[in-house]
Amino acid sequence: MYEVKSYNNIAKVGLEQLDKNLFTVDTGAEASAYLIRSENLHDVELPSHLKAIARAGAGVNNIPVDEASERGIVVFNTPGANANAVKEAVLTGLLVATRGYIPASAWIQTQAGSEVGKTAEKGKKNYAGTEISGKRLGIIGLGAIGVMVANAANSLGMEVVGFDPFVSVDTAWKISRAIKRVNSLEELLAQVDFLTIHVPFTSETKGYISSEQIAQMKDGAVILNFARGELVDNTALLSAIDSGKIAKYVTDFAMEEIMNKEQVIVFPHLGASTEEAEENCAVMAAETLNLYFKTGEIRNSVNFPSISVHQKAPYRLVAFHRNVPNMLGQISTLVAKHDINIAELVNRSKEDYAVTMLDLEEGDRTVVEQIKSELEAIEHIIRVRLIG
Ligand SMILES: NC(=O)C1=CN([C@@H]2O[C@H](COP(=O)(O)OP(=O)(O)OC[C@H]3O[C@@H](n4cnc5c(N)ncnc54)[C@H](O)[C@@H]3O)[C@@H](O)[C@H]2O)C=CC1
Ligand SMILES: O=C(O)CCC(=O)C(=O)O
Repeated sequence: MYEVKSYNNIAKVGLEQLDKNLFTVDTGAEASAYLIRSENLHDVELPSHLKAIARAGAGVNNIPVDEASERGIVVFNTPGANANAVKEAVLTGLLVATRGYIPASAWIQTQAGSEVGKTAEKGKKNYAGTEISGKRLGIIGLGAIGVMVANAANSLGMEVVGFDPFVSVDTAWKISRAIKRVNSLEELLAQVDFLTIHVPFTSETKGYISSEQIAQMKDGAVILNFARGELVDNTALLSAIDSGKIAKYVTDFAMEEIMNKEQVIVFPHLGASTEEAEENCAVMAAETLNLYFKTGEIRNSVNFPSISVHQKAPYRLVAFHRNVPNMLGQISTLVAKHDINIAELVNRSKEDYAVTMLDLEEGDRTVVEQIKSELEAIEHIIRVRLIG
């Protein structure tokens, strides 16, 4: 049995989805897998037993992915499973940026009493807003969330312009033809009334929106950030707000320096906090763990390649290794030395890492265990799992 340790209120339906013949959950035993949401794993020691981290969500910036790769720990996420929830959160952001509902609601609650109806009618002029219909929205990052925001905003009457130099074929198919795509950030920034960012937070995207980008925007533009706080340079943002260059900033990420500013609307990372998204993410994450621990197959991993092969022999070895020349040659030569036939051999790579899966026509487990330990001794092999 493998122990799964869960963090951050994983939806019950997801925990129940974990295969009871494979897993125990939160018993306190040494964990083979973590099932997490936003838990920060950067400052904790990952146990030697750990084979997988499943992120019930999209962003993996809370996980030391490079360390995990070097230790053969597969990191999974749940692409698209919470995208609709975030899309709806962004629409909320657009609407609260343009209409006075948040301050108006706070104000009217202070006016309780028999005259409140009259007071409301008299005071509402202070909370009049503008409409989003007919305005132009720029979207950076046309992935699962960006595409949904694009199509929804377009259907609400907005003109939508998108920028994503790495857009996937899969998501490109989902973009409405009404969405204009541009090839440079500069082109997008110069023409939009609202800007929303939907890219992962990495060392390359830190401070993506900084003074240089803000300077290219229209005066009085609104920025929305439901991706990660660190994507926007807060010092540049605050000075643009003080000068009136940026009219409003709506963000899902509370950070000390942006709090208590009239032009900044902060939500406590609520984008994916819907019953539906929490359940979708938890179930998808549990299913990837079931598949991986039962068969060695990999789906939705951010650090190792997808690999899916029906098992063709009693024992399967899954070797995680660096993506360098001659690994396949060394692996198959080693198996051949034991005079064992390979029923299936599949090799897949993703950037610096690769996985080789071997189904062995050998019924004696001790022989397979011997091959496993010999494989582990080959340079550049990081981890080998035996399934069967
Ligand atoms: N507020 C919340 O609760 C949530 C926030 N998020 C955040 O939103 C981010 C995006 O989520 P998804 O759309 O599901 O991910 P995704 O992986 O489907 O889409 C990301 C898109 O960004 C694009 N991209 C990457 N680097 C870029 C760059 N330098 N310039 C322009 N585009 C670039 C990629 O090509 C991809 O199309 C996540 O990484 C996460 O940080 C995700 C879910 C919930
Ligand atoms: O689990 C959550 O509430 C946060 C989701 C999120 O930020 C993500 O999926 O990247």
